[in-house]
Amino acid sequence: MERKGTETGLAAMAASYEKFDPAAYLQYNYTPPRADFERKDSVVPWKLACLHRAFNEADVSGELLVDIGSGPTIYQVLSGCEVFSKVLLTDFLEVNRQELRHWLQDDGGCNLDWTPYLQHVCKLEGRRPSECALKAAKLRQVITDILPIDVHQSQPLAKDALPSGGADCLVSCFCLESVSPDLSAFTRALGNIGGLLRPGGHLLLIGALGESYYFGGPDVRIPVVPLTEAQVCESLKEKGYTLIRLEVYTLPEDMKVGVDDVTGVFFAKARKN
Ligand SMILES: C[S@@+](CC[C@H](N)C(=O)[O-])C[C@H]1O[C@@H](n2cnc3c(N)ncnc32)[C@H](O)[C@@H]1O
Ligand SMILES: O=[N+]([O-])c1ccc2c(c1)CN[C@@H](CO)C2
Repeated sequence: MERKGTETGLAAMAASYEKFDPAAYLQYNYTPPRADFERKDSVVPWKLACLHRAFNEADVSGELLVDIGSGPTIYQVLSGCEVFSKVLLTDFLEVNRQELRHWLQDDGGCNLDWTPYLQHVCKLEGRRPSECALKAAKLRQVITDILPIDVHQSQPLAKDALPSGGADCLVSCFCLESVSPDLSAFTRALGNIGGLLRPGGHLLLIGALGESYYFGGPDVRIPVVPLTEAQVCESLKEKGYTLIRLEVYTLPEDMKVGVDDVTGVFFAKARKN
């Protein structure tokens, strides 16, 4: 019965993504107020600062960075592209892989202008904002592929997608809790992606706290498993990670814009045992 329930839950979750709308999703979450680079308390600059700090710590190193559940966004690898020579983007939906290809090919088909993000991360790196074209070129140079992924499979990627040793680092933002029907599925998915990472490699995980749904489009209400900090820590430990740092951002009222019921965002830096 347990297996049947799980399969039903995963099928229902996949169905809720059928009408996911990248343009709407980007509009909801990656424009002001959530992405306001003039505001110290805006959530996107907080996320970029967490990622910048972690990717520039000496213990985070190697050749291959894999982004799990990229969606239609590239912000999550803007710091990582200066540290890793190969970056793999992944998503479950072709519409999101297509959005990423538009950016990669610079074909004018993107639904968001990422320039402010490039400029902000250049500033974090002590570079002139005008060097954002250089950073864009760097990211386009290191992205080796944009692949399908399903974190609910014990092998989330195609068999030969990664070198035998696995990735040196994983980054994943707002994916696992947004695609899992319940906490056990979230924890299993955490274990599944762990299989893509070499022992000693790092997982940089950003996610929603206390969120039970979000809109992935005007009428696309997607269920989310509401997580607490304690559950995130427990799941990481259960799946063979050592937590190095957990940071939490609590949403100010004006960041609650009606597209979800998220109360906080966590950033976890963890190492695979
Ligand atoms: C909330 S979005 C996160 C997007 C992006 N990483 C960000 O930071 O905004 C969740 C993503 O998970 C993807 N997804 C849905 N089901 C999935 C699955 N079974 N395995 C991996 N990714 C999945 C969706 O296509 C979507 O792009
Ligand atoms: O505040 N943010 O920057 C932000 C960005 C993306 C997402 C959220 C919040 C909350 N909902 C998740 C999907 O479960 C997606």
